[in-house]
Amino acid sequence: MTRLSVNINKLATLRNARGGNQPDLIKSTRDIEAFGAQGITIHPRPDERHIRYQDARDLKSVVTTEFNIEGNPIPSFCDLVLEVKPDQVTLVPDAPDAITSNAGWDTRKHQKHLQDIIATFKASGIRTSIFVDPDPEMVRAAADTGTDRVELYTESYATAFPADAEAAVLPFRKAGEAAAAVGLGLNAGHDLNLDNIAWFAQEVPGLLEVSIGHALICEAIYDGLESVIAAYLKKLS
Ligand SMILES: CC(=O)[C@@H](O)[C@H](O)COP(=O)(O)O
Ligand SMILES: NCC(=O)COP(=O)(O)O
Repeated sequence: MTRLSVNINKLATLRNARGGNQPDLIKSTRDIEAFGAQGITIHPRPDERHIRYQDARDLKSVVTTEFNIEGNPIPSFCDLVLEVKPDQVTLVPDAPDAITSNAGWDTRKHQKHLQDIIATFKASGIRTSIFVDPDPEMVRAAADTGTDRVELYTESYATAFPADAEAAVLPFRKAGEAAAAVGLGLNAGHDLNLDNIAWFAQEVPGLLEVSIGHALICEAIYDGLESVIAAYLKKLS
């Protein structure tokens, strides 16, 4: 079974639009978990345009499933993660001005940097994951950093899926096999949605967790959070 972690960045974007507290992230998180999601993901960015660092602190005592914090491990992010101590930290090499995450790590080039950061997080009892493209070489080099897991960056899958589902998933199946061969746990995320998730979960071996935000919140505008989360859980079972 693949676990569903709901990324609530987009709820924070909506809240920030008016400066008040609607939607209330604490209530939304409790509801999302009550509707069956098995994790909550946040991706605080330095400009705090959606999730703020204070949200991470506030959510720590609210999340009862798995709390996953994603981001570029700049010093302020590392300090936040070490303070909040989520269940999992996912390292993403996104530039401060990126609209959204747009690439995985070069785990060879940044090997020493990643090794140091991962050792620090693991010493604090936090599970680590590294965001990578579906490239077996990058997956194998990720294992040398000491990370527990990798998260496959699925934007290319989501883009290619409508035209050719088999070709779209093939690099991810190979990357998943590479992860299994070096003993890494496997997560995936970015642009996954209700149309493409079942095929991905079926075809990629050993998929432990998907984090889904943008599409899930958009789908919930039409069908409601409870119904959309139930639909994802059915496709992932
Ligand atoms: C790592 C990843 O793919 C997601 O965290 C994605 O970047 C969501 O971030 P935004 O909500 O800022 O697009
Ligand atoms: N790690 C991916 C994530 O949290 C959600 O990405 P998206 O579904 O908002 O593209």
